[in-house]
Amino acid sequence: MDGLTIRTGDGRALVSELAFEVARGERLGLIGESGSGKSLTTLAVLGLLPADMTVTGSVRLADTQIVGAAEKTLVGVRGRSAAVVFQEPLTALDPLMRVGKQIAEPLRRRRQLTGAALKSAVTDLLAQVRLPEPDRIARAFPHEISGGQRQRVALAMALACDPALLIADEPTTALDVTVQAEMLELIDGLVRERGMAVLFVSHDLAVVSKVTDRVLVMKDGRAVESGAVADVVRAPREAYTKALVDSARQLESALDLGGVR
Ligand SMILES: Nc1ncnc2c1ncn2[C@@H]1O[C@H](COP(=O)(O)OP(=O)(O)OP(=O)(O)O)[C@@H](O)[C@H]1O
Repeated sequence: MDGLTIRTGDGRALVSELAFEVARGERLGLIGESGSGKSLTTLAVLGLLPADMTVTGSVRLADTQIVGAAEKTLVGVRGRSAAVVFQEPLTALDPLMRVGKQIAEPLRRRRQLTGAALKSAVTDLLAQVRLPEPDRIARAFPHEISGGQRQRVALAMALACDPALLIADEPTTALDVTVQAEMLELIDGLVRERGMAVLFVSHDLAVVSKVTDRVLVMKDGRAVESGAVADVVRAPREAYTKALVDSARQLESALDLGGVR
């Protein structure tokens, strides 16, 4: 990404001159408070911004320029070059379709699987995201499984076409603390195994530090600081980052003292 600027229809800049790179197998955390422009940035990577926004600059995904690309090009890239898991799994799932069928859809369309091969690929994906009884889950409707299980299903769908880049936009925020930890561990293991690049979005530095190598701090649509997670946590340069680090520490110690974890 280089010089990414996103404006509203009336010209107000929501994201300004953002630049970063995520190499194959690398994991970058995008962190900042609510409204800092994290979600718009991830939507820009997939060419999913609302039509009334104007986008300038460059977003290259593998060899494809996303800014200004035709819908046909974008459809070819989504799922394969990059796939996304959103905060709320229900946004990715059709409430009226059985889970197995939803996972089968990208496998059928993109990998041309049918019949027994398709069925076993679905079961295999459900097992990879460590869902117990994958056959039962495949037959269930989204409302018949728990929130944590739904997020695993959304992750299975994102992994279906073996994307080069996994974008995770606050994937654990809606989950309770124990389920959150399991989900982070799962994402961490799966992306390592597959050598996938990750863009992990969160307002929570403690969460980001568990799954990423580098972090980019955003404020008011701009990058204010970036570097190795350990360096940024140990010695934040900007006052804004320092405040994020302090609040993450306070939360950690409050949890430890309370014996919650
Ligand atoms: N469709 C839209 N029209 C106008 N402004 C928008 C639109 N979507 C987002 N914004 C504004 O753009 C800014 C960045 O929003 P964005 O959703 O990217 O923030 P964020 O960092 O992801 O926040 P959160 O953590 O709350 O999701 C915010 O000020 C938001 O109000």
